[in-house]
Amino acid sequence: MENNFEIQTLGAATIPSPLNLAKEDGNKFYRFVEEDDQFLADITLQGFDTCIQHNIRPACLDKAGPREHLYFNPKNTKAAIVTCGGLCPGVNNVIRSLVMALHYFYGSERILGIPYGFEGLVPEKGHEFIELHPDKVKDIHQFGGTYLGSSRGAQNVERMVDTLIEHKIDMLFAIGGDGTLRGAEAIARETEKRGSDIAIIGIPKTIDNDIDLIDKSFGFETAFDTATPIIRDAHNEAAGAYNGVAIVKLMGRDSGFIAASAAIAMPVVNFVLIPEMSFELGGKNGFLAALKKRLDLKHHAVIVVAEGAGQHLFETDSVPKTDASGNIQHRDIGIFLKDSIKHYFESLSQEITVKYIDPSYIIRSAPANASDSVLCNQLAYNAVHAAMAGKTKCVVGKMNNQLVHLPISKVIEKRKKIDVEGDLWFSALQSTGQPFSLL
Ligand SMILES: Nc1ncnc2c1ncn2[C@@H]1O[C@H](COP(=O)(O)OP(=O)(O)O)[C@@H](O)[C@H]1O
Ligand SMILES: O=P(O)(O)OC[C@H]1O[C@](O)(COP(=O)(O)O)[C@@H](O)[C@@H]1O
Ligand SMILES: [Mg+2]
Repeated sequence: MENNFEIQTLGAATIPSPLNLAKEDGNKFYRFVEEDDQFLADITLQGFDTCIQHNIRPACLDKAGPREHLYFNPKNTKAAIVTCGGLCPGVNNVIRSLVMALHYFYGSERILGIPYGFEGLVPEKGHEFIELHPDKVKDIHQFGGTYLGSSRGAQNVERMVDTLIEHKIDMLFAIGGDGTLRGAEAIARETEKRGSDIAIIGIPKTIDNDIDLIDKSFGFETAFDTATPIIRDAHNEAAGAYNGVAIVKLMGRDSGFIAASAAIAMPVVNFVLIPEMSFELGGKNGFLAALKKRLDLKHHAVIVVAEGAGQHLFETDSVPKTDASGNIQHRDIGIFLKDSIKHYFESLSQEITVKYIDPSYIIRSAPANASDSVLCNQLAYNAVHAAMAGKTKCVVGKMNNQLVHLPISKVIEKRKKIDVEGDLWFSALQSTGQPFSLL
């Protein structure tokens, strides 16, 4: 992997920061972050041993944090905030903390909320900007969803940049997943082309935790947290019937982090099926034979399945169905599994009871838990520090447990997936006791 993680800046940072911080260590209060405060990071997220084993060089990353000198004169700046893609716990915490940091740390008065995702930057869509102020957002962290509204679907990049320029926006904070970050990168390229100095900063959001390089995306933890009592109750349903089977389908389009983590957190799960596996249903090493073995032994079973699992079991569509943003819409593995289990045991004349539970959007529309709320605050504050210093085309994220800047281009190179040879998946296998042969 090409290993240049240098962050682009709009120009020289010469304006003194209004923040009253220490200029050197040892003053018993926080010191400004300097440009050479760098951090050597393991980009595999699996330990330096893995880097050495696979000959992957660590990356040298900029620490996030307040800079002593800024590119923008904070009092005169105009900031905009946009939230795109699917809902995710913590979006409102990020909006709130961005507004608080802009207003209280830097004295910026002009903050615009872009309504309904990138759509809100296209005037023809007819959405009105929302003026943001601490009084307006002070309570929004208590609610799930997004205060600004969101959307999927491609928008014209030139038109969006026209709007940013027309409204004299100096910095755009884009809260979203891989799609949003691709959009933000496209906007940044267009502003560059026009010689327009707009800082474009991404704040990675997705319950799927599939954004590469960062330790975790905010909202992921709340999502699997919300799923765990559902699994607990599914277990009661399964155990309440002789040969009872409960299936819980959880979100996770292309990565199984939610399913695997929830299954480990609520260790009553006997099988967890994720997109990273290519298991078979039939045959002696297949899922159905393993389920029969479990039922014959214990007379109940709990299965957690990620929505993107088992797609190889369906006939491939010549033209795959996609959503408005171009994301592939998966076939319903939950219902397919339920029907396949029923047919299989019918064919064996073995009576079973199947309970199917799909909590669907419930796990992503909840407000953020305490741990995600901490992360949201840290990301938002550091996003504001980065923008004020003139950083652009970057995201703020936690990597190897440090707050850093990463080029957007790096985090969108590929999706993060569960390493089936790694610790997380091994924990899931140990916790469920499902056969290792079910790959
Ligand atoms: N390459 C791209 N260029 C411009 N906009 C994009 C690009 N990819 C995705 N987008 C836009 O980003 C927004 C959010 O993307 P989506 O995939 O729905 O959610 P997420 O950001 O959560 O992954 C959508 O409006 C989508 O059209
Ligand atoms: O039905 P919707 O709103 O399009 O979203 C469904 C998808 O959204 C997700 O929550 C991921 O959304 P993002 O790509 O926006 O992060 C997936 O888990 C799920 O597949
Ligand atoms: Mg996405």
